[in-house]
Order: sequence, then structure tokens, then C-alpha cells
Amino acid sequence: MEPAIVTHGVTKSFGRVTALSDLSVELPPGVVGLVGANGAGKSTLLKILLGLLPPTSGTATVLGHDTLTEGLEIRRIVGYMPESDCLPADVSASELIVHLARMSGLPAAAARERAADTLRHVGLDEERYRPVGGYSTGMKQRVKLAQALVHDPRLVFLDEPTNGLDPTGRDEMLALIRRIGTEFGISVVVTSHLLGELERIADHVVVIEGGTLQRSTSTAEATAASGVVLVEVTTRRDAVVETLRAAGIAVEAPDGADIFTVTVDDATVLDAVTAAVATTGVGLVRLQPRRHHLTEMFTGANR
Ligand SMILES: Nc1ncnc2c1ncn2[C@@H]1O[C@H](COP(=O)(O)OP(=O)(O)OP(=O)(O)O)[C@@H](O)[C@H]1O
Repeated sequence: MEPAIVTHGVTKSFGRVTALSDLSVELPPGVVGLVGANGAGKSTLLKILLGLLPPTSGTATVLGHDTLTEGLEIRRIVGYMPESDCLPADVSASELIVHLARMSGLPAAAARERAADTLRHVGLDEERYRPVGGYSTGMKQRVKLAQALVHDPRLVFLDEPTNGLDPTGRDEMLALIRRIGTEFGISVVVTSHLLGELERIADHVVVIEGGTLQRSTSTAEATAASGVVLVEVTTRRDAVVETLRAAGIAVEAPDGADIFTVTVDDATVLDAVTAAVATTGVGLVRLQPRRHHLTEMFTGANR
């Protein structure tokens, strides 16, 4: 698969501050999470990729276009949701999004239709006729997302879209981002300082810290089976654990948890688990490989 984005040795300095340092990375199509603590250089990288900011040195391409010389073409096919609060307060979401659709080249009737569709997709219905200034943070984030999507881009950059949202708002926004990637087939680069939330929705995760690349991994690879299975039984957990330990199998059973884990060092272990459950006379609720969480691998990035 052709990468969607390629950077070669990208460095960006602001006076004495080096925001990005010799960053070389390839991002595949799909949903890509860009993770880093505050000040890691995420927003700077997005602005360089949009052709809005020239790198001090190095080169980058987005969907095959050079960021230095083809910025206009990039911004025609890429949507951008900035981190900052950038919406005019005294127009309605509907007026704003119709206006942006017209600016992208659609005639009036088509622009109204596209704007209404886009606002519906991001979950804004009747509210769209009220002035944006009175919206909650969650609603404003949805309007910012709509403006990034209304010109029908092939790729969107979403800068901290979950910022300022409560836990339910975060979950809804993350589900929406996943849908943009899967149902609409638009590639997404989404930034966050929280690795845990991006590993839930991203196909690939890139971690940057202090302007340098820490890691670039597919989520599937990073969460590959760890050689440990999770077991949950309907009742009498401790009896099942005792039976397994008596058979010389390594079991971890934290106090108070319904679940325990078993190290699978050879194929007979899984049979021993099902046999122990059967002889104890209880039901098996789950028997599944435990996955490595990305958060376990990059603990430093999840601050
Ligand atoms: N225009 C600018 N002038 C001077 N310094 C800047 C400018 N833009 C960014 N920086 C600095 O570059 C570094 C990286 O900033 P950047 O905004 O890219 O980080 P970030 O990972 O997006 O963090 P945040 O989540 O806080 O926005 C920071 O030290 C920041 O202060």
C-alpha cells in the first residue's frame, strides 16, 4: 500500500526552539494516530504537511504532492480541523458550512445539500440554525469537524479533536472519527496527547516526543497476542485456579478480580484450562488471548 504521507528529515526551528528534529516517517492510509505530550510538535507537523508552514529543512509529500510547492493542491484534497477555537460566534453552523461549501466551488443548491449532509453526519441537527457562539464545546468541535469535511476531502487532519470534551463527548467523537475512516473511506490523521484513546480507533500510531520520532507502529502489530490468555468463569474461580496450579500451570489471579490469566507455553495448556473448568463444574465465560496494549509499550508518551 502506497503511504499517504512521507516525510524526509523534516526539521522546524522557531528561533532557538526546535519544534521538529530530523523527522522521517511514512504514514499509511486509514486512521493514523499522532501522539505526543503538549509541545511535542504535532500541530507544527500538521501545518507543514498542509503547506502552511515551510520546514527549516527536509521535505514531505502528502498524497504524492510536495508540501513546499503544491500546498494549494494539498489543501484542495485535505481537510483540516485546527486545535484552536476558530469559529465565528455570530453565524449559525448552517450558514458557515454552506458558505465554506460554496467557497470550495459548489453551486448554491448543491452547497446547501452538502452542508446539511455533513452537519447531519457529525451529529448536528436542529442546533445548526442557532449562532455558534452559544454552542457547547462538543458542538463546536463537531462544527470544526464539519468544516474539515464539507469539501469532500480524501484525507483529514484532526488536531486534538477530543480536547475539552467530557468522557461521553470523547467517546462519541472517537466513534465519529472511526466512522469517517471506515464508512466514508477518508484517511484520517488525528492527534492527541492521550495514547489510550487513539489506540482504540487508529490502524497505525506514530509517537513523537520533543520533536523526534519515538515509534511508528501498526496497531495490530503492537497489540499482537502476548502468549497469555484471559480466562473468566461463571463462579468458583479460586477452585479452577487451584486445579491449574496443581497441574504446574502458571496462573495469575489478582484478589477481587473475576478474571485470571494463564501463560500458554505449549498447546496443552488451553486443554488443561477447559478440563479444569469442566471438572470444577462451572461455566466458561471467556478464554481469549490477552493483547499487549500500546499504552504498556509507550508509557512515556501517555502523560
Ligand atoms: N509560531 C511559533 N513560534 C514559536 N514557537 C513555536 C511556534 N509554534 C510552535 N512553537 C513551539 O514549538 C514546539 C512544538 O509546538 P506544537 O504546537 O507543534 O506542539 P504540539 O505537540 O501540537 O503541542 P500542543 O498539543 O500543546 O499544541 C513548542 O515548544 C512550541 O512552543
